[in-house]
Amino acid sequence: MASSEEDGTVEGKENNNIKKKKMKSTLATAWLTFYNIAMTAGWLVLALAMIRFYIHKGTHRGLYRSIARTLKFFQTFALVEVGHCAIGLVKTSVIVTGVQVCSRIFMVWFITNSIRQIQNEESVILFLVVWTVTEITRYSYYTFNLLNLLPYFIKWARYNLFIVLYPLGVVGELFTIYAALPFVRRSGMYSMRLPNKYNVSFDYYYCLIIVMLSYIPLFPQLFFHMLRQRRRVLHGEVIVEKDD
Ligand SMILES: CCCCCCCCCCCCC[C@@H](O)CC(=O)SCCNC(=O)CCNC(=O)[C@H](O)C(C)(C)COP(=O)(O)OP(=O)(O)OC[C@H]1O[C@@H](n2cnc3c(N)ncnc32)[C@H](O)[C@@H]1OP(=O)(O)O
Repeated sequence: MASSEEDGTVEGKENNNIKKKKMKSTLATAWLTFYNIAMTAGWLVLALAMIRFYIHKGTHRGLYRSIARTLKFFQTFALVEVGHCAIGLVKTSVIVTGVQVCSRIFMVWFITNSIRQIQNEESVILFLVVWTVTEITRYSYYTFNLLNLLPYFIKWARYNLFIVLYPLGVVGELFTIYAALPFVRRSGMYSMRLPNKYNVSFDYYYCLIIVMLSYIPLFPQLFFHMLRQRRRVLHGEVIVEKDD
């Protein structure tokens, strides 16, 4: 005798849909758990490498070079998170995540990695340390949360440390871009002057000034987003967020 699933009745179709949804959600949880564990491990490796470097060398000079590859890999891999939001795998705004991830990738590839002369600036170490503490906390929060094993201190750290770490990270990033300006102006890197065959002019120096200025409207949005998340998660407030 055919079961209700096979015979194409309404009840059968509903059962099939429920099974498919469960399968999708199991796959999504498995992927996210794997992704978060890999990212926690990556940032832990970075933290250990920085501590080891400092203990052995007793200086921050050369530290960026020593961790550059690992940093570039894990920070660039975070682009996957924008995809997670876009396909609805996590309940987060694509815009908020996009700005956060893209600004970091920009800092790594187009500032710190491209301009050797600034790699030993204290501000680079500042944002590296801040990012590392943030990401170890954030990814371990997501991992333990998915496994329903979340210790309170990780939840507390995820939704409190950012109050200090976010402004510190921004200070580190802005000072680094500021330190890069004279080298960019002198070298004319990533710039196009007229006349050229494309008839296009682009000045990376002014582009960096615009990027610095864009922190003024963008950073408060990210910070207040996190404050709202904090109220929701730690104090159970119901927050209605606008759609993207
Ligand atoms: C191209 C040139 C660009 C130039 C732009 C220049 C302007 C830039 C200005 C921006 C300044 C940025 C400065 C910044 O880089 C400095 C620093 O980062 S300093 C270090 C401190 N930083 C932080 O603390 C970061 C805090 N911010 C965030 O975490 C982010 O806003 C964001 C990554 C987007 C996270 O926000 P989100 O809304 O996702 O918060 P939640 O963590 O509460 O998550 C919401 C729900 O989604 C679930 N979720 C999300 N991701 C995952 C995942 N990977 N796995 C599993 N689950 C996930 C999460 O659990 C929540 O669900 P639930 O509520 O059910 O638990």
